[in-house]
Amino acid sequence: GRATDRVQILEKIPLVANPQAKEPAEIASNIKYHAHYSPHFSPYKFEPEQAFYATAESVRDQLIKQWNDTYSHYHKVNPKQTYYLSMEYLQGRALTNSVGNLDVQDAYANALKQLGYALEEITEQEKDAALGNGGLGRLASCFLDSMATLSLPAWGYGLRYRYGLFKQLMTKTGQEEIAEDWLEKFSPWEIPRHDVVFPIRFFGQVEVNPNGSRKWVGGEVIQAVAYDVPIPGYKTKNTNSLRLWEAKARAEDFNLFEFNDGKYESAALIHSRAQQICAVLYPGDATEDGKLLRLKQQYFLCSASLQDIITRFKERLGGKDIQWLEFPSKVAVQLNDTHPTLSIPELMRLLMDDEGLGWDEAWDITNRTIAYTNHTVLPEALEKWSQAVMWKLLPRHMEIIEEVDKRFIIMIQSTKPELEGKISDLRVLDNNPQKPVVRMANLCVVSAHTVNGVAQLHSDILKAELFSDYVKVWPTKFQNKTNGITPRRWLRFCNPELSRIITKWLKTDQWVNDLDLLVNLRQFADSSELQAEWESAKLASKQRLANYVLQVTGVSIDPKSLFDIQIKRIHEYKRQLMNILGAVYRYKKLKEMSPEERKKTTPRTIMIGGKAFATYTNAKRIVKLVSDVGAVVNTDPEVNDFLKVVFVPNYNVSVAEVLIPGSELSQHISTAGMEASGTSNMKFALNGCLIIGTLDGANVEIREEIGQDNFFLFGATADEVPRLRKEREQGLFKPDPRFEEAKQFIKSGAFGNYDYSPLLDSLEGNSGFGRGDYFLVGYDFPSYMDAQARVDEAYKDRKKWTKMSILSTAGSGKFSSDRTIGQYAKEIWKINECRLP
Ligand SMILES: NC(=O)[C@H]1O[C@H](CO)[C@@H](O)[C@H](O)[C@H]1O
Repeated sequence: GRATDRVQILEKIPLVANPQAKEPAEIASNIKYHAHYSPHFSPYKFEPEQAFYATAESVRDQLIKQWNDTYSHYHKVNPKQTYYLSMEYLQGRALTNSVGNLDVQDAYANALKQLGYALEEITEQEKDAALGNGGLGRLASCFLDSMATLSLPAWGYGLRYRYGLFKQLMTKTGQEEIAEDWLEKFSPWEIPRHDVVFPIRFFGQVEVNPNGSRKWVGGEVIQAVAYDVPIPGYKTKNTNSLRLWEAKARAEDFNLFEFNDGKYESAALIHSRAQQICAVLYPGDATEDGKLLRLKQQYFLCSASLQDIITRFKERLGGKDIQWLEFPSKVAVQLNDTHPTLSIPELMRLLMDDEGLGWDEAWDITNRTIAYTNHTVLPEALEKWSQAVMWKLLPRHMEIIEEVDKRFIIMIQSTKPELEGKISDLRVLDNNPQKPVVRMANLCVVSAHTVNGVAQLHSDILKAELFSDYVKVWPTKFQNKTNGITPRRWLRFCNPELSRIITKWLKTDQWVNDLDLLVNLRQFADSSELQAEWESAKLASKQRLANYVLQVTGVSIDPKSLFDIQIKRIHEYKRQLMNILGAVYRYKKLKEMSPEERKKTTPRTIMIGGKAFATYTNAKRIVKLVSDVGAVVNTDPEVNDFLKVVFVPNYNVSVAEVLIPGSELSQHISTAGMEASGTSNMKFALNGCLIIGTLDGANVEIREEIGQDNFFLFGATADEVPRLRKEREQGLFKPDPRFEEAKQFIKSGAFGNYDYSPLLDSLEGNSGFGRGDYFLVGYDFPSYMDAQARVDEAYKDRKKWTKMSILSTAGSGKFSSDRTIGQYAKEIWKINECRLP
């Protein structure tokens, strides 16, 4: 049937290998070439999956040339280069992004048409590369896209996890986690570099050589092998690399004797231990995970990456004598949060123990090379590793960390005696007898030349609170770098309809890599012609979203209703609970209305999506509550024309690319001072979706840029929160009756017999663990509901709403990750573009 037709279609296509094909016919041939000569499936099979792999391989051909040219260009020019170390990269799918950045999208669409396929049908075959948890991981991926697009000599280093973030399955009992094997078949984008292999040691002991130098010996040694993923830039030939490390045991470590003795497990023990290292991404978002394997993963990333950086630094010297003091003028290392902090003692170890430098030289080089980005002020997310575990796994590094701590204390006592009393908080080691730990954030602040926050409010809070005493020691060390998102994936490629309109009215598509140009849309915000086009694009995206929701949940939603969306990791500080309590109150009021009254309301579809950390009970209860409320509301004939509540399962990058273009209102309602930045807020604003939110993270700057009239603001501000918590403890808090009514309605069993009192009790009482409404849901609920009422009113005036939507996009220029990376390059890394001729 169709399958044979496809093969017959394929038969007619000439079989010609042409890696640099640009014309559709040539491309079709090249795809056929890969279907034949890069076989991964049975012969004469060309189903969507086979077509995807063949297409991806033909695109990879196009990338490889630019990739190799870029590699040799950087080698030849030998510019200062940046190395971004991150435990997470949330890349999503690569095919659409690659053909888009190579500017061959239309050619590939035509070529596939000749092969009997639509490009969309093929791109959907690709699995998300979900090697990250949320904002921090996706930011790293947006940064890679901007570093390439700005033709900056920059590399990403990460781990090649076998299992990325779990798949979220929604069942009667709520969220279930399913392992997601993204490499089950293979990734067409990665290339193993069997000549880039480094030994990584664990455990063992430190030996002192006769000349007093120290050497780390013994323990177990695992090999780190590089797998490179191409990172194409937009409208540039530069194609950078994301180098992911895989772990494998040395062949000679396989114990043949034991094997022949039948002791198979122990014979292969070292191999299974090696496999464990990169097996799974730790699924905790904004929480630390103190497991030994996590620490092994972190060290594996740091050691492999630094050994590789030093090896290539030497290579680029072309045999000339090594001037180590020049290392920082050729190498900039950025730590994405504290997860790669071990880079600091590892660089010290490599410079002293392997290269023979003294402490002061090594320290000077390390300090001038490494910079650190902080992504959260949440206490439970600040990593502290047990000193005992560190001594066992990394004895040489613990020695170096002790020395850093000692020298820091001496420096404070000699240069900042007024801070003597603060040393126990500022020092790197916390030697409390219960559980002595290493404070990773302190080690980063003490060792790095620059520390930055990820939004202005967050950076101000770092300087005024978390790191305030360090500011007294190093007043110029602290910077702000407000986050950004790549406009390629998050507008140009995921919302082609809106992109076409923007290009038409701006008379250029330069905005795709010069996003500040969007401001020129402002002059047309009142134009009914633009508004009509804008609304039709939004409606088309809403229809696509509605089709997707029907497909994955079975719930049909009405594109004529207001599409209200909150998608992000489930966490109490992000207050999805306030959103669902608001929905419950809205439902209850609709039930109490007469049919006439209901008709006057603004129909709304509330969609919530996000994964909860498997052991985070309250987060899983929130997920269940949303789906239980939806199950009742959506099947209630009295109200389901006016309200629908949907939990969108398995939220990831590809789902976001469908949801964001079709959204009209998005919620970023965290307790002020707790969301460092947020980045989905930027993606929504860029796609003309209005925001209801608190003055938290990047919301503050988005509101400044798009205009406060186009932002539905509510809630306590960050500086009010400590006082409000205190007043709560003193029992001064008076709950809003709507808040009480919503809670009671849930407790009444209106949404099934699951016992939600443990979750709702977290909102009760004046204080105590898991109680006392620490995230101020009760305090902010009334202003939140008032803001939602303003939304309902505003949505009735479509002309006004569409104008606000256009002004939201027009004011989003600042939030391009090109602006962010441009600032990192200039103000932290001191690197320049190195564009291919
Ligand atoms: N864990 C995160 O996602 C963190 O990093 C992101 C990227 O800087 C921030 O936007 C987010 O507010 C923060 O919680």
